[in-house]
Amino acid sequence: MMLLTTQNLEVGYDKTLLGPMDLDFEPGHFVLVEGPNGIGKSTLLHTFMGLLEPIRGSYEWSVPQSELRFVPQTRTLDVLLPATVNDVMGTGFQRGSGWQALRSSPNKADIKRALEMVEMDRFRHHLFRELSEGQKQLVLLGRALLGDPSVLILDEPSASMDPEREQLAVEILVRQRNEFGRTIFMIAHGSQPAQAASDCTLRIYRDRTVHLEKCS
Ligand SMILES: Nc1ncnc2c1ncn2[C@@H]1O[C@H](COP(=O)(O)OP(=O)(O)OP(=O)(O)O)[C@@H](O)[C@H]1O
Repeated sequence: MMLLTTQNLEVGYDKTLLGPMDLDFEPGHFVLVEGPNGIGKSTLLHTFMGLLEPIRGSYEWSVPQSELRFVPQTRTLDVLLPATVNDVMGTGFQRGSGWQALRSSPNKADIKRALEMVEMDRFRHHLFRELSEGQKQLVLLGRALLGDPSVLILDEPSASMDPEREQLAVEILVRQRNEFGRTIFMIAHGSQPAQAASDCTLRIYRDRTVHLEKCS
């Protein structure tokens, strides 16, 4: 059974940015999303998350929406509050924003386990705002792991990472795929580790067509 299928899906804001597309995604794959800046990669993933209505056509997940997790870019967060890493983890996972947000109330043991998975456990009493952007990104990934999701959708996590941390982030994601069968959608631009680790590439071309390539 397919994890996600799209039928004549067109995505955008007031007019179509991408599509129509007919795509089938299998469960348990690491899907790299690549394409030029501003073409609509985030728009497509926001649509898959249910944060944006399709312009036309439709898509269907074979898992409940509650099993999807979105990992935003750290630069989209406003974290001036003196929150520690533990505090940020304690806000639980977020499926959306505003009234659409779905929050969990994770317990201490779950938070510790999630932070260990992203190798950020030793920073749990540090102030979130004082971490490097790459470390913040790992914490947000850890938060997304709470509640045993089946799908992780990451909006260009490697943008703020040095090559070493990027390699670590990809290794963590590969572990999540291999050990728990989680499906990963990751926007990354020219990331060698992500290219090497991925099973498929969802490639968006300048002519706004979308192709699923190299699916093993
Ligand atoms: N909320 C919004 N309302 C209207 N237009 C938007 C909105 N958010 C983004 N856009 C526009 O939609 C287009 C696609 O943006 P999107 O962020 O999806 O591209 P992207 O491929 O993810 O870009 P990048 O690689 O630069 O992150 C851009 O022209 C952007 O300005």
